[in-house]
Amino acid sequence: MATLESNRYGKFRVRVMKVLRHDDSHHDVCELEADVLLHGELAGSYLSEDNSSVVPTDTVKNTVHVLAHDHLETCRTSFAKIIGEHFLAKYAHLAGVEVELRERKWERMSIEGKPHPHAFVHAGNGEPFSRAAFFRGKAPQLSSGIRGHLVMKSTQSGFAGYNVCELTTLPPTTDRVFATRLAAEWEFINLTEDFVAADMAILAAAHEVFATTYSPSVQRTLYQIGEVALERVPAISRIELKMPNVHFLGLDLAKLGRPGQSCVLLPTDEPHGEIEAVIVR
Ligand SMILES: O=c1[nH]c(=O)c2[nH]c(=O)[nH]c2[nH]1
Repeated sequence: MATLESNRYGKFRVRVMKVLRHDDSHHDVCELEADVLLHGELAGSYLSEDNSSVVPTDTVKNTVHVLAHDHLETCRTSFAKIIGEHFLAKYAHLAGVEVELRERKWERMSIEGKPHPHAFVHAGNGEPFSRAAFFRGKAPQLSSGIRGHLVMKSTQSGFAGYNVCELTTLPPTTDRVFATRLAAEWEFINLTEDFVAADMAILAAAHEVFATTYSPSVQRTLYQIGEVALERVPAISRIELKMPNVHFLGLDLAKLGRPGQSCVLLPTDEPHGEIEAVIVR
């Protein structure tokens, strides 16, 4: 016999662009893509023909558009919180809502050294996102982060002293290229924080640790980034970091008359090392 173990539903990839017109030519913009999932006493729609509790996913999409019109400014995380609070307040039969907002980040163009009032360039290094989970009777969860943020340094990284067995071929090194496609998510304990400032401080901390600290392993650098982020931003309680080791392989050009060379490397996509950890206070 089949049993409905769990269920949720909603609308994914709801896109919206808000132009905040301070005057005719001075604007701010915020472009988002939203996933919204609803939880509650919705088994009827799966187990029978009873759709009476189902808020149509089309209504979910319209809600995102209307809330964007009424409330969206430039802070993605505040908007995730607004969406979460709205669904619980409006629909008493819903038990919870999960929201993910992904941002296409537009930065002002710099023209003759001055920020342009209404021309923007895509800040394309990674996809910033925010997530909210609001469930009745539980503390709200609010987080933000970034995926696919590509950083690289050409020295001040090594890897040595690891476990060696008959299958080990990796030579130890104290000088290698270190590149990673950083994915990070940090959870706010203070839900009235200046989320944008917190995001900037955490990314700046990650860059600073990465650039200025010798890395004996991706693992160590990952932990140090988490440690400094928690130290600098009291409003977060937890940070999850994923740092794939995007390898640049040494190339043997001896047969081409360049023995022992170390400046031309082979960029690779796969396979890659995958280093992940969660760091809490
Ligand atoms: O920083 C590293 N951590 C590892 O776990 C590892 N494994 C590996 O082959 N190279 C590296 N580098």
